[in-house]
Amino acid sequence: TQTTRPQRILKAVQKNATKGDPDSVISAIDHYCKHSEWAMNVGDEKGSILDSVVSEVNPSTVLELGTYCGYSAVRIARLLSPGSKLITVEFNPAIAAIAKQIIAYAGIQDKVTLVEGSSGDLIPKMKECFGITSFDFIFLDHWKDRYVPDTKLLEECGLLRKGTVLLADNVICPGAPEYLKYIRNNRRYESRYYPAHLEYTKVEDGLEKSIFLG
Ligand SMILES: O=C(NCc1cccc(CNc2ccc3[nH]ncc3c2)c1)c1cc(-c2ccc(F)cc2)cc(O)c1O
Ligand SMILES: [Mg+2]
Repeated sequence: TQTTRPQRILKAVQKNATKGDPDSVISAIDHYCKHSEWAMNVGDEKGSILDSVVSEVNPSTVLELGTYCGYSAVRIARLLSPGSKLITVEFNPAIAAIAKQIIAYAGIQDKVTLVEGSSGDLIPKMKECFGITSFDFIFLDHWKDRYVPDTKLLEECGLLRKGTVLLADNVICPGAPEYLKYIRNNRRYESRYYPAHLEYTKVEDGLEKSIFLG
């Protein structure tokens, strides 16, 4: 019977990475997606920009919307200080099951809580379910038409504080034009664009970093 792409990515990790070594998991996924089959991980070029923003913010509480295979969850969690937490939201149960295994293989499962469901349902429950008062860092990488409604929802739920950093993937490809319009024309945010390329390709893409000003 046919395997899925996430299952094939997990197999590549189990074959080529070292258990408990997050950097080897990241390299194994990037190698597989460069040489065997493309997949929608943030990738190594945009991933390095993600690393630099996470290191600069050094967040205690992180929200990721869109786990996929867990590649960016591993990238983020490996940089977090002890006691810091990443909550990552995945809608698709089959993908979540794979991501859980990849996160565990990397050995950073103690820093990561993977929650199955949709952002719209889960964001209003963050405070009561996880005792979160606000997020220090948010990585948006789920359905691109959810970036605006979910940013508004995060504001309404009081989950942003002065200085919260939002980083959005794919603002050029596949694109999130409404998000760019919303966030760049909103005086409650200070935004900056980081040009890069769509993972594993030469196609133009980039990340939009926005600081909530309160
Ligand atoms: O679309 C994308 N990613 C989002 C996505 C997509 C599918 C399924 C899910 C299921 N996960 C999910 C859904 C809804 C959710 N709500 N809350 C959590 C949550 C989680 C998520 C994407 C596409 C491309 C791309 C494709 C093709 C191409 F030619 C160029 C570029 C590149 C990327 O880097 C991308 O990130
Ligand atoms: Mg993406």
